[in-house]
Amino acid sequence: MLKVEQISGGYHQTPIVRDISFLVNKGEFLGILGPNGCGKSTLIKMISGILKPTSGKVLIDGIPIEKLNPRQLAKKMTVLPQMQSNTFSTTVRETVEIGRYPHQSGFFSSWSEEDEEAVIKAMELTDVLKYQDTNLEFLSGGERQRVFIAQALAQSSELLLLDEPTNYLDIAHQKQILDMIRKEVTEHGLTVVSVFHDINLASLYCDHLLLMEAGSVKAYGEPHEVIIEQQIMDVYEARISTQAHPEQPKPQMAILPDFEEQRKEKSVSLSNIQKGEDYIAFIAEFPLKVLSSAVHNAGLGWYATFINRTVPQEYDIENVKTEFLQYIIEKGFSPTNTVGMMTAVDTKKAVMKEYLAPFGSLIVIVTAGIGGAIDVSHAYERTAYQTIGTINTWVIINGKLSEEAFVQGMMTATEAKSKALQTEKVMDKLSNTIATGTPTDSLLVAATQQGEFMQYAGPLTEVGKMIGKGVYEATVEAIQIYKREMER
Ligand SMILES: Nc1ncnc2c1ncn2[C@@H]1O[C@H](COP(=O)(O)OP(=O)(O)OP(=O)(O)O)[C@@H](O)[C@H]1O
Repeated sequence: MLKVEQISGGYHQTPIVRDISFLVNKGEFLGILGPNGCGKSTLIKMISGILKPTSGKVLIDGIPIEKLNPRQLAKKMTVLPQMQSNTFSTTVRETVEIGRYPHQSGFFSSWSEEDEEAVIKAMELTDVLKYQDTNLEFLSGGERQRVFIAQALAQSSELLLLDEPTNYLDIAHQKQILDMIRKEVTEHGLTVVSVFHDINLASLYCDHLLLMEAGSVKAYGEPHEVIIEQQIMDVYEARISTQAHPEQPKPQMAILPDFEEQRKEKSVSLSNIQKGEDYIAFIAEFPLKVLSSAVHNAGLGWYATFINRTVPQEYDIENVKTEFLQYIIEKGFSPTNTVGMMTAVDTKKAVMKEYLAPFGSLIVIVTAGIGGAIDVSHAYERTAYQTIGTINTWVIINGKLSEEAFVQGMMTATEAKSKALQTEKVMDKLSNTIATGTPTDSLLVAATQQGEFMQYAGPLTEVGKMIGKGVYEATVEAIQIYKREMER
């Protein structure tokens, strides 16, 4: 559809764009990224014919653009420039209608039903139909931007060239406009080339990305091939980190600010533990980075409070998450700053241990109920589990963990827990083999993210050794407490 062959050029004698080549197939969405002033808009101007390249070619469906007259070119390609120079003396509808000019034939007006439909549809898709009789000067920046997008859509060409289409738009309208463009690409074969400043949006919506640096191509490929931490940091000269998008296989990035928060408290200890009537809580002055399988706020996040709540044996509530949220609010904790677990065991009997290590220190807190203990290798033989009982484990580290260290910390803690069940000869009553855990065990690994950086947390790392020892000892003790309680 669009072929750019070794184009170079700039303004007057100053070269800006250097030897750029790429191909965009019909029905494909290409995003152009790069720092301010690297030549993105200049490239768009050269593709659209506004600026003549000093060398190289731009071909649309195999035809060099200079061979097409302005009307032919406008039918093939629509350009939405970065800045709209407009006196704003026209209405929204009149502005959108301008998009249909390339379709008008002859000297006399030939406004057709097709023109009318295209204008209405474009206004509907961009959510500006309601302003159709309003003068542009009375619209906000974002509303105006949507009117210009509507004008570009009304032109109904096969190729859209957009320069920062989401400029001025709030997140709902960014999503609406890009969802709509993506739909046109996927369902109607529209071809789009768009400049983006927002790397995350470009990653989410584009098939391919072209990353520019000082007028040249630094990288080209699918989003995961372009949005690579080191590459983005080098090109933009900014610290970033990449991570998975929660729903789409498209990398997302977060800016890493270059300031360290001044925290009142530098480390945590057992003095951060508080016991309530029916819960045990760890309450820090600052949020810790947490990975957990809790009931409330599971997953990876930053939280300052962890609670382990005792619920009655017969606790059987349909909407556990809503009930737990209510409980957190009632107890005066912040629902967005708290991780919550539950157990039928009396949390006042939690085993709490603190270990000093070369990297800092580590706290382990365990409650164990083993009535429903099972051997995971025999779990497939069961259709239901009968007795309740849960082992809840917290590992809280004064140190800085990488993401892989968090995962390894979870593994190390789980292995240590299973070993404790083995030592205590906790049995799976159905298979009559040693149990490895209970079906509802919960685990939390938290780190202050201050102090020593730890890349790994496997069993032979300093932190792994302490997790292994701490979780094992605390779980053994918690199981013994449980057994004594049962014997009473
Ligand atoms: N009309 C012009 N005449 C002369 N130089 C220009 C003109 N327009 C842009 N430039 C220069 O060309 C270089 C590239 O500008 P361009 O607008 O293509 O960058 P960009 O990557 O789109 O930047 P931004 O992200 O800031 O929009 C800049 O150094 C700019 O000063």
